[in-house]
Amino acid sequence: MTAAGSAISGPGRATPKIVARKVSKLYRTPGSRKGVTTVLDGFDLTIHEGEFLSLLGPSGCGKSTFLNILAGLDSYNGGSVRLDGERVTGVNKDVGVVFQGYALFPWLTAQKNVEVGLKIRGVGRAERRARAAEVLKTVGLSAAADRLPHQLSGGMRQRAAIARVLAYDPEVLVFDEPFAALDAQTREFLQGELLRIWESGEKKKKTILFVTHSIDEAIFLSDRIAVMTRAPGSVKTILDVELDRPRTQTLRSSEEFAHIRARVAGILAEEVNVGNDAA
Ligand SMILES: Nc1ncnc2c1ncn2[C@@H]1O[C@H](COP(=O)(O)OP(=O)(O)OP(=O)(O)O)[C@@H](O)[C@H]1O
Repeated sequence: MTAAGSAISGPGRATPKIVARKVSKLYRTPGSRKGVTTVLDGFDLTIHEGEFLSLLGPSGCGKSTFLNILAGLDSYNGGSVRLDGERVTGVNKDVGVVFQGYALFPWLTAQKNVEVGLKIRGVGRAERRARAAEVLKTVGLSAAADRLPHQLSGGMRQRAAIARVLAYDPEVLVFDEPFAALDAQTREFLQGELLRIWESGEKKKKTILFVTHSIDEAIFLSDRIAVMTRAPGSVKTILDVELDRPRTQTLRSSEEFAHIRARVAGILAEEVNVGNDAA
């Protein structure tokens, strides 16, 4: 276990990519006693280049809030969030976001849905087509490229959403519970697929922040897991997931996996129980 935000050793994990320090976020809540609600307070986190880090925490602790801040979709009130040393002040083309609701345009085919993101970024037509076909192949959707979203299964739609983000090749990918709406089998399959895609990165591996409620999902995917306190959220503990890669589905039933699961569940339960005591 390492202290929140501290540097860690290991190949490819030593260069800080994302550095959040003492981040605070408040929302105005006119009906409440103080008129504001503090969602994040003293949030510290370092994510290293090429690392896969998951953020776990009690409901409402501010996981999505931090993800949105990092993606430049939300502001913050104190502290700093830096990407490659630059303060995050708005939407950044180096950060690609995948949400739970696939956010595909229903009237466009899978291919066109991928192309549209490239078009917005000024990529020419021929290159758009080629790039979209390539990423659809990466996510295993070549055969469904001409289908509309309603003709795709939930898992296929989420693959298309991932392809759309991969197409413009951001250095950082952030995922907000992307598989939460899927059945357990599809979810586990797509977790494996995500790792396959990440590990087969064309150039260098992308840096990933993955928000999830699922302890098993976090363990299966991550290099490290940051567990947050209850709101106002900060990083309570960071655990190294010392499981060999490439990870296989059989790993889920291993003793090592169960051991990590028990540790994470214990840390999370402390936060949830404190919340109950205070209620
Ligand atoms: N625009 C807003 N105005 C006021 N409060 C907000 C706003 N957006 C989020 N919040 C509050 O901020 C807190 C943190 O929300 P956030 O979605 O970041 O939590 P989370 O940890 O991702 O939750 P969950 O695990 O349930 O998805 C919640 O209490 C939420 O109600």
